[in-house]
Amino acid sequence: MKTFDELFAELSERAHTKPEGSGTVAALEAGVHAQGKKVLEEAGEVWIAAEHESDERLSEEISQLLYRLQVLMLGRGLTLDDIYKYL
Ligand SMILES: N=c1c2ncn([C@@H]3O[C@H](COP(=O)(O)OP(=O)(O)OP(=O)(O)O)[C@@H](O)[C@H]3O)c2ncn1[C@@H]1O[C@H](COP(=O)(O)O)[C@@H](O)[C@H]1O
Repeated sequence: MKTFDELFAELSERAHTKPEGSGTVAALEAGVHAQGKKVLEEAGEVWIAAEHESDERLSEEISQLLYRLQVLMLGRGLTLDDIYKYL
């Protein structure tokens, strides 16, 4: 189990060290257009799960959306503070 901040730190480290086999590295190399499409895809899955699926499936889809948002943040070079200042 990890927090939003801990996941962001982990993904930032992946972006920096580029370990072989990392899905995050591949997603970052795919570019912002592909990263944005993944955000939209996961958001749709969250919506569908919210209306038709279990709490567990919804929670899983939400976690994937958070992950995809973080990949997009890294793709654009944003930090957590860039987002948190608006919360
Ligand atoms: N939290 C995540 C995470 N959430 C989602 N995903 C990826 O996103 C995929 C799910 O979304 P996709 O829609 O692209 O794939 P899918 O096959 O359609 O899957 P479903 O939506 O149907 O479940 C997963 O199979 C993962 O590849 C994640 N990949 C990695 N992480 C975490 O990121 C960290 C770094 O991971 P690596 O870069 O792979 O080392 C680790 O702590 C991981 O746990």
